Amino acid sequence: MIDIHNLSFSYGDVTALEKVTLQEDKPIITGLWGRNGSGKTTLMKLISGLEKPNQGKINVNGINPYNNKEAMNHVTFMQENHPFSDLWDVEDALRFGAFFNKNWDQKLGDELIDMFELPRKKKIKQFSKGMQTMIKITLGLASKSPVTIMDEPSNGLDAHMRKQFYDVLLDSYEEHPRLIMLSTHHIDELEPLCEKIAVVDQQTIIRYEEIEKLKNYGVHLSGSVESVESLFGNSKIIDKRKLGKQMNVMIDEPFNADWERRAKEVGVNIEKAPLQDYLVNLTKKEGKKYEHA
Ligand SMILES: Nc1ncnc2c1ncn2[C@@H]1O[C@H](COP(=O)(O)OP(=O)(O)OP(=O)(O)O)[C@@H](O)[C@H]1O
Repeated sequence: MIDIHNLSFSYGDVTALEKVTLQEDKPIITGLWGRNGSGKTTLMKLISGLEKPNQGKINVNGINPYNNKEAMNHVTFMQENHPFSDLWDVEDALRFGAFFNKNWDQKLGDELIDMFELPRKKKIKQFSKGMQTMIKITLGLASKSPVTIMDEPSNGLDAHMRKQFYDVLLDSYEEHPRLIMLSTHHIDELEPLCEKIAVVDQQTIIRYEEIEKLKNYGVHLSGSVESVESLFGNSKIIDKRKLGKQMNVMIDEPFNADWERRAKEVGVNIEKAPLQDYLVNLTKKEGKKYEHA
């Protein structure tokens, strides 16, 4: 479904992506997590054919998406600042969706507009942030594109609407399995939906793994400097803070019974780090990893 190999892209002399490789050949709901400026939006634009790679290969359902009309039948990208016409209301957006997507599901589009209680005759540019997100979710899901990409799809949604979004996305996926890629800065917001996550850092994908596996990473140790230091050996430390004789560290290792036993033996507190904290520390710039030491 998506086959990206050694992909690089620059805006003039700004390198946005470098040597990105990503393969996914089955229907899946997958997340794209990265900090500001890491390259998520650029990658989504390249997958949907809005930009041309400088180097490397990109195929979506076997076709090169750049400047390729056929790609519209395979990929839909709902951007964070989606370029809706200033003149459009909901009805216009639905008509546009129906015109450009051969798998378009009008019934689903209408149901979602009703469920989100979006006013059909109001200009989209006058919508609140949450309402703009809802119309993008509607267009993205009703497109039923084999590859559907949504940039920050929980942006501006309140807790109730976010729950509605989870439910409709999962129902729609179950009924019509496809590759759905969702980007976010806050993994907690999309974790219930995603089977895998691609972690984007410093212009490339540094991990692409099952979320259940990634969730197991991040060992947080706290205790006296001496006892904490006796534990971590050669493990990669991704966060380190010292306060007098106390030390807290986060280690890039899977949390397991062996770590628990060893920590207990030397009287060190041990916890599994929350996934968001782990990812933030994992992707800190090198020089800033130990800034609290
Ligand atoms: N039109 C542009 N012209 C020049 N540089 C750009 C342009 N768009 C993005 N960039 C740069 O490319 C890099 C990647 O940006 P991108 O928007 O892909 O990141 P992102 O992960 O989506 O960020 P955010 O989470 O803040 O939206 C950044 O250094 C950014 O400044």
